[in-house]
Amino acid sequence: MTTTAIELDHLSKDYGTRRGLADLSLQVRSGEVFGYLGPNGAGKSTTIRLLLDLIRPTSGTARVLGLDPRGDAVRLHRRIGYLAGDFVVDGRQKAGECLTFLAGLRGGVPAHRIAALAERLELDLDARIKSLSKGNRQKVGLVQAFMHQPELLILDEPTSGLDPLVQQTFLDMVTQARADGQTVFMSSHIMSEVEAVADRVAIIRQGRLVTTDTVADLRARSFLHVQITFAAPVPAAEFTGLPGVTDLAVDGTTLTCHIDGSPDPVIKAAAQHTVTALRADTQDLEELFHTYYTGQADQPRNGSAA
Ligand SMILES: Nc1ncnc2c1ncn2[C@@H]1O[C@H](COP(=O)(O)OP(=O)(O)OP(=O)(O)O)[C@@H](O)[C@H]1O
Repeated sequence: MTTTAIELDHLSKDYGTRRGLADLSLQVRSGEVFGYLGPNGAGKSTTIRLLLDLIRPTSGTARVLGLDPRGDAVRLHRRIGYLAGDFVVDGRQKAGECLTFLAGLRGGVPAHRIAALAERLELDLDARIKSLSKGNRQKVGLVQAFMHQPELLILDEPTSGLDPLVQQTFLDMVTQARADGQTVFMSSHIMSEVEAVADRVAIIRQGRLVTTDTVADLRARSFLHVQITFAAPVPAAEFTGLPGVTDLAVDGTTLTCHIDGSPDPVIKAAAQHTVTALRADTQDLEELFHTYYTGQADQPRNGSAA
């Protein structure tokens, strides 16, 4: 069994003069949950369509489960569970009929497994698809992606349209899939949706990979917001240029700054004076993510691009 579930090597996709994806290299390891994050139009769906051979790259290569998405498409699709961002099926069918039909295409799935997934997601299998809400249609999409217990799940914006309770059920399904040895590659534009379940995330913007890291390391990379109040005004010069200090402002007796790394130099400098109050908040991941989104962090401080 291959240890790399997905390997992208200098993959690019142009749509005419429009760039969908630019020189993207990335590896997803077997057995991990990988969050693929980026704002609207970043190139997430383009990447996923390339993995499924729904579109062809302009240059570069993709390997999925060690195989070529083009040459090995039929073999590969049986081993993959795919949820498209724009999942559409015949609305006249009942949800159960549709899933049984799709199960047949995948070589058959025990009916009890479809029923169990539907029950877990509270999906009515007797309802006609056209009568279902967007969220309930998305549940049909999730059942068809998970039902044949594929080695690799490729899910494009899987939580789209789901209410918070169902989102949690979905995240539990992902956690269980990982425990069963499946690999999950899921896209999202919201960090908080993937941070609870993803081992690693990649952030893309304008078709380019901005950073790849473990969720734990991304957290460690986030900086501290610090506010220190002194008994008497302090000279800013004593804090300017201390290691890791940015955005320093001293307003009379109040100092505010960001600290990247150890707070020790700032604490030692502050200790030369009488400190009356101190507040330090960790930048949350959503905030960090926003700096990547907007391009403010084009030079990641200590991340590794895979
Ligand atoms: N068929 C197409 N023809 C022309 N341009 C396209 C096509 N598909 C995508 N693009 C462009 O490629 C870029 C990446 O689009 P893509 O759909 O991959 O982004 P995304 O990250 O999935 O965004 P979203 O979250 O909005 O779905 C966008 O600028 C988009 O306009």
